[in-house]
Amino acid sequence: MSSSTIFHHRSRTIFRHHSLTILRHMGGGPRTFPGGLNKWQWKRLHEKQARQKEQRLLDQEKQLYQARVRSEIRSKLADPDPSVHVNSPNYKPLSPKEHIKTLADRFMKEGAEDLWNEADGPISSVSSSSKQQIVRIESNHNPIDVKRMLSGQNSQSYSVSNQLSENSSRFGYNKFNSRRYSSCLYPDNQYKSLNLNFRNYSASLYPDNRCKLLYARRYSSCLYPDNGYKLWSLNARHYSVCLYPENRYKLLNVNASHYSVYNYSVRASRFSYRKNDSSSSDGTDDDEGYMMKERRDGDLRGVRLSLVGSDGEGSDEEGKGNGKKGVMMSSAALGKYDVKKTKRIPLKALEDEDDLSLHVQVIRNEFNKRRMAEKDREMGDDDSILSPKRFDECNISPLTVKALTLAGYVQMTKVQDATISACLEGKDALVKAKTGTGKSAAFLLPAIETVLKASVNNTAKRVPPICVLILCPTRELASQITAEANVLLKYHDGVGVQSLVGGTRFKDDQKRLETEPCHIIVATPGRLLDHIENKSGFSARLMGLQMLILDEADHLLDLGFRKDIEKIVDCLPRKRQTLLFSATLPKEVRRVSQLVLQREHAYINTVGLGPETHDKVNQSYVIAPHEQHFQIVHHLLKDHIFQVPNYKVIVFCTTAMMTSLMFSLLREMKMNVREIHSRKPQLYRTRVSEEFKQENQLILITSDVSSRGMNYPDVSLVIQVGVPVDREQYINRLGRTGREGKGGVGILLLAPWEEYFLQDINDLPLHKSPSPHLDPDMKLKIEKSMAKVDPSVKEAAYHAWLGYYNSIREIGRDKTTLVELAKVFCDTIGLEKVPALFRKTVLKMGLKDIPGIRVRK
Ligand SMILES: Nc1ncnc2c1ncn2[C@@H]1O[C@H](COP(=O)(O)OP(=O)(O)OP(=O)(O)O)[C@@H](O)[C@H]1O
Repeated sequence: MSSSTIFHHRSRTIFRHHSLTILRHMGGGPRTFPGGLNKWQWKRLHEKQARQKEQRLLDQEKQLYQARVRSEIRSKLADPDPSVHVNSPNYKPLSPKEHIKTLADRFMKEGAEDLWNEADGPISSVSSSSKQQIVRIESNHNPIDVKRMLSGQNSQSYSVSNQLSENSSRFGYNKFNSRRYSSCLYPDNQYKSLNLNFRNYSASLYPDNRCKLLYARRYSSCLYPDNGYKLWSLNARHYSVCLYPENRYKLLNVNASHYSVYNYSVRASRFSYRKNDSSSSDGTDDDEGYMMKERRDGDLRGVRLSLVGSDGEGSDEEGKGNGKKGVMMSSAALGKYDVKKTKRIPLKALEDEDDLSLHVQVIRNEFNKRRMAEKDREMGDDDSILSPKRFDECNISPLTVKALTLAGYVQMTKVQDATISACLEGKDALVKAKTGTGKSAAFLLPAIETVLKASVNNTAKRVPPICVLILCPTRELASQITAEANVLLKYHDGVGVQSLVGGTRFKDDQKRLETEPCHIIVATPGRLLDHIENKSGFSARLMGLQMLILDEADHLLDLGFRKDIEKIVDCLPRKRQTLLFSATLPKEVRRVSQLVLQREHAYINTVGLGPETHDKVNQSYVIAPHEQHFQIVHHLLKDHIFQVPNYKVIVFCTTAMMTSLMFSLLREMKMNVREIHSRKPQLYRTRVSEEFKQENQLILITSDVSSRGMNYPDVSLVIQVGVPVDREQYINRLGRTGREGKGGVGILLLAPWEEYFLQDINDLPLHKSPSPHLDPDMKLKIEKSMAKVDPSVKEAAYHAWLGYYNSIREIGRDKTTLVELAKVFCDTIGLEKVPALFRKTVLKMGLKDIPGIRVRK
């Protein structure tokens, strides 16, 4: 059995042993387990421990294996004649000088070019080096200082070379090389892509502006876009993975988990793929120590250790390199295997390598934003969201600035610039700024400053009071704000943020509140009231509150939420700072805002007198009979997918059950759809929301739970089906696209009798689009698919349809017409009989004795 097989076998056995132990626990043991865990929590805990143990063993095995490989290499280098054994009397180790010479000789052999890498110096393009500006940045272990890297200051271990390409308009690139961590940036103007290659722990990113991103976790991973610029996503877990386009454009997608590796390409610059049998060797290196195996069945897994990009982190020697080719080449060729190690790599250090993906992201974000800002400035673009001011120029904690930089925020957005200083002065403020312009950070930064100031005074208290309360209308938004706050609090140890939202276990909230730090609470009003009313001690903790923030303030202050907000505000100290943020602020809300704001508050409006929507978002509306809406939506989606291969679409429907029906139909039509609405369990909603944040080529069918605040990156199209409740809802739904100053498309689909709504948005730049030509064959297909949808979904959709339009003043007034329209809807969705309503519902809706209404017996 090969050592790799033994190794995997052993770790699997350990894991199985743990699983058996867990199963034995599951058999008949106690119902509750130590720490009050139930049996599933107990099981998960043990599984997690087993995984961690397995991981530790893998890491140790890896180190042992590397040590063995290193010694084999050394002995082989010292002893080119295989007949001379290490133990033989002729054997003597190489002196360091001889060692370097041997390696240098090997590199100079013909055909050894692919052992070289960029950091070894140019093989052919010596001339280009004359154009290079080598920039070095100080610090060995500190995170990459992007600012300084970009501004071209000196370094020792992270070197940056900035290659000025003559034809940079099309294929210009910047190239970053370093001995220790090298990276290459290829911002191609044409495709707006950026390519980072770390040599030792390498990662390649090709974020085409329509593409998915890739993170390399530890060690290396490479990714290439195919000719359609569609990206393949690859995640390398530990150790390396190489992925090369096999021929020209054909992609190979490998998912490696521990110790799997592959690399296929003739273009591989280092350690290119070698088969075991000598006939297929590409002659780059004969060293058996690096042997990789290929399974007969073509499965790419099962390789013991990768050499690609595995130069190791123990490169202090490398960092101090004197630039002589021999030294550098040796490390390039042999990775860490020829570097003498005095100690094993501490496991902690291996874990720390994860941070590299953050560095990659910082660089990527920084470049993207700079390029965007520069472009906007050149074009005199008013729609740019960024202001020239930087975060380090305003009066916030340096630790927060550090976290901001890591998250890719260097310059403030306009709304942040306009609000942060006013908020830091302690004034109440009402802020209006367009969707997707960074309002969350604009209120989170003053919130964090408030906590930091307060915690100086609260150190003596056993349970510190809650300093900041952020209210928002939906659960997903609360989770999003909490996540963003956690990013900004990365370096503030001991400062905690927690979210309290419906759909989760109340007891879990309570436990978290008691055991974990909680200076900032992000909550939906209903769940917060539950805590205030049902949890003794919670109100007392709120008495130390210093700041109240209402995100989506207009929505929280309108009739649906107002009562809850009033009750909550009654429980808060009067002496506090209150901040209200929204993209839309109808006059009525401005008036009601006095409920929570002090009379002398600042009113900050960064929208100005123009439209509240973004110029870069192309808005149009289509008027078509209601019965055609499903087919039109399908047509619009198909059309958009054809035009934007890396699409991301949100379709808003009027109610939860209409959302469910639209989702079921489009799923039957084999479209890549997901659904989020209030009838779905919270876990499901969270999962879909996360997926939609991360993935492209998805269509999210949703109700208004997603209309406000949700920051799904790169949404290319928003379709609104049916009349929105009001102008604000239209603007906020549309605001899911065209975020961060990007472009987007918005289409509003109305029935002729819903056309009145256009009056409410006549100041917005909408243009009329003709109703598309509908294919009769497709109509049949849609009818067939509709027939497959569960009748209970259709019946629920009918009830919801009737309820929704009945509540809309303009339509709901004429009950007879309303019921007739509902009947048409029934026919469209293939219901033979109009579903019956409860008598109580009929009375409530004012539909008693209206012909066409069926009442349940
Ligand atoms: N200073 C900054 N620099 C770069 N990007 C930023 C900055 N501040 C915020 N962003 C990014 O802008 C995007 C939109 O931010 P955010 O969700 O806070 O917008 P918003 O104004 O609250 O939108 P909405 O009105 O829909 O709630 C996010 O992706 C965020 O990461």
